[in-house]
Amino acid sequence: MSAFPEGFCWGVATSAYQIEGSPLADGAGPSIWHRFAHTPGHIADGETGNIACNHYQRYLEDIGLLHELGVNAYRFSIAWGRVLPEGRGAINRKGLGFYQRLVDALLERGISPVITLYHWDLPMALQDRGGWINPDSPQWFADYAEVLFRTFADRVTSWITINEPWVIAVLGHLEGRHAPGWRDPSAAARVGHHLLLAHAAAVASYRTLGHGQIGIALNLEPQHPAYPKAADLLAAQRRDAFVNRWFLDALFLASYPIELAQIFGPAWPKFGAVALDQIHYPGDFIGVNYYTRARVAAAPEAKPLGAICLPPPREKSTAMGWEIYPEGLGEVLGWFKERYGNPRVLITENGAAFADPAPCAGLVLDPQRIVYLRSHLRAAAQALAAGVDLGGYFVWSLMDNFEWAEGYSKRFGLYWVDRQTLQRYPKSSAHFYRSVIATQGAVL
Ligand SMILES: N#[N+]C[C@@H]1[C@@H](O)[C@H](O)[C@@H](O)[C@@H]2O[C@H]12
Repeated sequence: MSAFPEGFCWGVATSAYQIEGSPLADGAGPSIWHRFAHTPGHIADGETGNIACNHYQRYLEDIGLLHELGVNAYRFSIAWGRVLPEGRGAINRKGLGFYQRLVDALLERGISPVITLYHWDLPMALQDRGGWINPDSPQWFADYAEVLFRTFADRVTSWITINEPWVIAVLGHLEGRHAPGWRDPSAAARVGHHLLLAHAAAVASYRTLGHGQIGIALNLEPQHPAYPKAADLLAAQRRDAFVNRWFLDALFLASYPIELAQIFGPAWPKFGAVALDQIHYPGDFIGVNYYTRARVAAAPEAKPLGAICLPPPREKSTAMGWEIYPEGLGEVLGWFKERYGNPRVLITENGAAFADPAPCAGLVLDPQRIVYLRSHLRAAAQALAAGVDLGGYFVWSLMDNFEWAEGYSKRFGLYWVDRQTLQRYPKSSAHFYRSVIATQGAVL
């Protein structure tokens, strides 16, 4: 029996800087990740996105892989700096032309493009104007989005404004582990707010220019007390406000959790009613990027949250050190039905990195990833049966790619990429996912 309805959206996801390579080709302007990756010490294996998977040249081959999988949708991002090298102003027609060819080739194969407008690669020219802390940044983003809405109005009907605003604000501006590498609580709080304003401005623009669906993609992660102790429960609740409700409550409830003012202290701006009303813009769907859960223990010395996350047992961990916890996907999906009015939800990323072996006879055996995907797909099917308005599922990722600060050391793909030749090899999980799509989940 099929676990998913006819018309369910089956896809895979990628992002520009992680797969394209050629970051400066054809007049493209450099991004903050180009600068960050070229700064020694930022990337685990010292690598950059200069080559990545060379998707910029090999995109037709990669569309062939999508066709082989049988997906009906493909989520990818557009590099802002290819389209607007200075981030604003003059359009780079060659850069835009790459994406027009990509979209047309997808449509020819019957694959619906799902375009992410921003997946972390801000043009350096805008960072040199302060980047996302600049109060003009929402308008910069809306103007960039308008160029794409007008270019693709007749062909693309699914858009994601911003990928994981929490990661941009926290890893990029509080912890400094991602570009632009800042460690400034006040900046992180303002960046989070400007990203929400940017999302709202793009949604408003799309309402006048487009006739499809637009949403945002959030990284969501259940926060569970490590032990049945009041202190751990309180620590988990604080971390839930910080990781999950910061953006969920802003988008759906027009309010920030009160814990954020306690966590950020004087660095947390005094947002007024108007500012909060301006971010109350969930869009037409919510994208959920789900990977794992956190087991939280109280740690008063661990400022500012007073909490730490305990590592999972090795036998339940992925290569990223994240716990394999499919129940958490069902929990996250349930939040939307229980708390936020049951909006349309897309699982815009779900997947895992494992220490995949090299190809043998053209195939990579990755049984762990099959177990991971099967268990999470089952959780998604159960949520759907329980009444969650789930419209689609995207595996992260199509192929092994540049895993940000981890470089190429972590492999998330359904296709294995030889780092010397860039040859793509199917993993057994690709064949598994193909069978799931072909049977609408009956094989699960
Ligand atoms: N780490 N990890 C894998 C994956 C990353 O490669 C994506 O770019 C992000 O959207 C999200 O963090 C998830």
